[in-house]
Amino acid sequence: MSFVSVRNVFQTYGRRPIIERVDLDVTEGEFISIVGASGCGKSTFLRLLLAQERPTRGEIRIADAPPASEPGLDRGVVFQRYSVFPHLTVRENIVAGEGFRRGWGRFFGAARRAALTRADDTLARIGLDHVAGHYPATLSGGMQQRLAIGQALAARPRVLLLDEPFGALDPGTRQSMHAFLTDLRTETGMTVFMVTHDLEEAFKLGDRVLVFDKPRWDPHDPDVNGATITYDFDARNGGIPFQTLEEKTHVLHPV
Ligand SMILES: Nc1ncnc2c1ncn2[C@@H]1O[C@H](COP(=O)(O)OP(=O)(O)OP(=O)(O)O)[C@@H](O)[C@H]1O
Repeated sequence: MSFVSVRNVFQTYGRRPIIERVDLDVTEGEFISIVGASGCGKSTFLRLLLAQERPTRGEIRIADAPPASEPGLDRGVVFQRYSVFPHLTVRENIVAGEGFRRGWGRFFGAARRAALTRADDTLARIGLDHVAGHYPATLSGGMQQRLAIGQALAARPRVLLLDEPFGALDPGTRQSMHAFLTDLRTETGMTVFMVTHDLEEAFKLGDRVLVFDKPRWDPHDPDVNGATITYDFDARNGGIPFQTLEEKTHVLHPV
């Protein structure tokens, strides 16, 4: 049985279909990259997995149950814009991430000390232990995004949802974030959904690359149809065999 199951999901805003007939089965621990044209509904699909919205039609199940309506219980989320709290220190941001799991409960006494120790472990894991007492504004973009990922992981979610998490970072920082995310994923065994506009990143990090697109296109009314998953590529092994195919007169040959 699949860990994440999406059955015939439609999402319509007003009379405008955004996504339609989406079917998907994901095994626990898979890394799913999602690509597609701007505005085709990739973030909408993540919001449905996050249960921020209910689908107009169809069903989504995670671990054989409807996704809980608050993040942090089984899903953590990271957006392109740094979603950390500017008025909290780096360490307090991690503790706040854990607070999701406890229904925003406050930590006092021994529970607070234990939470701080766990936060320090997380900070060591994401390489931010040396700036634990700093405020996010004093960190570089890559460090802030690592903090956002650390905060999402503090609640120990089984699913991590990433919406263009590295879109605002320079190429060098992006490369080191790829290595960071790959290590974290190996360490935690979590299931990841990542929306990206970077195809190379999608194939490098993903086990599968899903393409969202409109299967039907009406030139007189481009908004009349929604998008669905038109391709589901096996991207294990860095996209091989796709990268070992050579095009000769429009016919692909293995090399
Ligand atoms: N709450 C909403 N109400 C009405 N329309 C919405 C709502 N949320 C999104 N849309 C519309 O749905 C379409 C899909 O948006 P979405 O953000 O999911 O696309 P996307 O593929 O993630 O785009 P991008 O790659 O540019 O981030 C857009 O045209 C957007 O304007």
